[in-house]
Amino acid sequence: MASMGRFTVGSHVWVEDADVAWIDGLVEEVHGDELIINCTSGKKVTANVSSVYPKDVEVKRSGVEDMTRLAYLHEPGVLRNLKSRYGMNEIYTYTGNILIAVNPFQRLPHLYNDHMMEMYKGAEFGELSPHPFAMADRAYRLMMNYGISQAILVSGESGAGKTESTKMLMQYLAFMGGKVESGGRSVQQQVLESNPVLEAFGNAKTVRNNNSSRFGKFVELQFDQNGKISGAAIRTYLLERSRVCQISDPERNYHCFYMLCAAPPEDRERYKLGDASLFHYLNQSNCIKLDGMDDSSEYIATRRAMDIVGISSDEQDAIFRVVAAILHLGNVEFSEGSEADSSVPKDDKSQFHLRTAAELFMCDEKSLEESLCKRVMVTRGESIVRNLDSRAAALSRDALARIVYSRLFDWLVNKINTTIGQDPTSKLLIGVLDIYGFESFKTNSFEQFCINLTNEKLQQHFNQHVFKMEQEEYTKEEIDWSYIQFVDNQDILDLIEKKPGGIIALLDETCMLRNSNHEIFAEKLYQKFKDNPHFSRPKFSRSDFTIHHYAGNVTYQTDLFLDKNIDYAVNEHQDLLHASTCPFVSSLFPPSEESTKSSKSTKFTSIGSSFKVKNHCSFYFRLY
Ligand SMILES: Nc1ncnc2c1ncn2[C@@H]1O[C@H](COP(=O)(O)OP(=O)(O)OP(=O)(O)O)[C@@H](O)[C@H]1O
Repeated sequence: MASMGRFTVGSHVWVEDADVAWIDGLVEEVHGDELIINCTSGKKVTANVSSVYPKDVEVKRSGVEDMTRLAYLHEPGVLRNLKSRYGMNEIYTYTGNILIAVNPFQRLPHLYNDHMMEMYKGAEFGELSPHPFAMADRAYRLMMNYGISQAILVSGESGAGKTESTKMLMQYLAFMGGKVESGGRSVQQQVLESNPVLEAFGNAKTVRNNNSSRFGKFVELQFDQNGKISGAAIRTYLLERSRVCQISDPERNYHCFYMLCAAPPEDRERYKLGDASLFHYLNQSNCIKLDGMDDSSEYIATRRAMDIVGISSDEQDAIFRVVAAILHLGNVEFSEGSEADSSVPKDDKSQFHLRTAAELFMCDEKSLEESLCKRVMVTRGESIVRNLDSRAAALSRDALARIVYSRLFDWLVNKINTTIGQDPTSKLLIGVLDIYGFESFKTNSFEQFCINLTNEKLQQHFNQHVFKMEQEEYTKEEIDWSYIQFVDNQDILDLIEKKPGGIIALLDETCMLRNSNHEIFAEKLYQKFKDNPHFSRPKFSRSDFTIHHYAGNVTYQTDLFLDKNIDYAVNEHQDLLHASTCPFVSSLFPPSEESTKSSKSTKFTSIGSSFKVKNHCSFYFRLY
């Protein structure tokens, strides 16, 4: 964004700095577009006007509670204001009706107690210090006073504090809309208790966050005419299933695996488990234990939360059996079999884990082995059994682990929704969307691609609802609004999701081709988008591609795009687990439409195509 206004000698300015982002100073000399600036840090710098911004010298050192009151709403002004407030332990700041939270990385219980909720109840927005309770209160009042459903979007990068903020919003809405139940559990209690269950199965330690949600979540609270919570629905998006089989140091797999390995001895015996470090799906990373997290007591707490959300003890037993079976499955290694390109479990140890996995899944051991080491091909009505070599068998094992885990997670979400119950008559809703922020790592795969697509969509929504609406308002009031600039990202969305011809469409097309691979996919992209300004091919790369997102450039590695996009269980896995004598396991793999038509072809479903955010959000919450 270019700087505004003309600078003269003596102007107070902010200038970009490689070490501390922005430093302030005084313009000493002006030579056309070049400015010589004497910085308060003592540095003297020469800068082009394009990297220099005017500084508001009248702003208080303590900053302002609402940044729309700043003379300049530019990056250095915003950062300076947030920094000043953070220094005074003020972690929340408004920008109009957006709340910005800066992660305090320490517990601040006094900010979120009952007394605070009482204070914010019905208080005029802006009357009290910025706070998530004020956001929730506003949503609640708007819903009650105007009869209009509301949504709150919680967005930010990983570790910024989205989940914590979502919990506070829910806490306040439960406080306002909670019903006193004479017996049983109230809807609000069940909604709040669903968090520990979802966190046990959907959260993991990542580089940035020890308790990172590896799924997006939309919680819809339904209210009756009196403003009391009458039902709730939880929808989740794209659980990161690759984590089940593959983790890198210093990350961890999903918490539930470690909890189960730290369960009381009788449970560990029941599920034939030992120390977490014995399992391949866990010991690929050196991080087994987490500072400040006691997996044994988390196991007990998760069991208790499962009771509250109505998961019976039989169901809990089956759930943990499946979790244990996945761990044993991961320890099955393969070596070459006697026939060409065939495979068999490598040794007695692998055979033991295969047998144990079959026992826990309650399926036939031989069938499990065959489902990992063989494929049935159907050509012109004839079935041909093909062997898989040891590498392909290991891939098949991982695919089975991933699909079982993701079905298990979906089952939990459905169960929670069924127990909490929906109110189909409700016309008053508040939705809270807690969704991963923009991600750009050293290696970016399909998950980052989907996450960044979501953020492009949210950004577009933000553009439309905040900038465009605000500018219409200014135009109406004949205020000069030309200084608000924003990037319209429709072209980037078209590049990704246009049908036909967008990246997702090309990915689906490639997945459906026989003998296709990621290089074929990448080649299609290079051909199709060679002139697209938002797309580029990194130098010397055979299969990577870069998208010029609104938030910056991200280079994606396509290696696993095809595998990760495919969202179906191969027939061998489907048939095996559907035949399990455990009704729970069998119910995770209901007969598909295709198999009931007795066809052996698998219906193609893709994650990329189904990954859409459809929610309308009325105001925003942004975290740093
Ligand atoms: N308001 C807060 N008060 C105290 N601690 C906080 C607060 N917000 C965040 N934290 C701390 O930061 C950690 C990360 O926050 P959180 O899990 O909410 O991030 P997130 O944005 O949801 O991340 P991800 O996208 O990885 O799930 C929390 O576990 C907590 O320790």
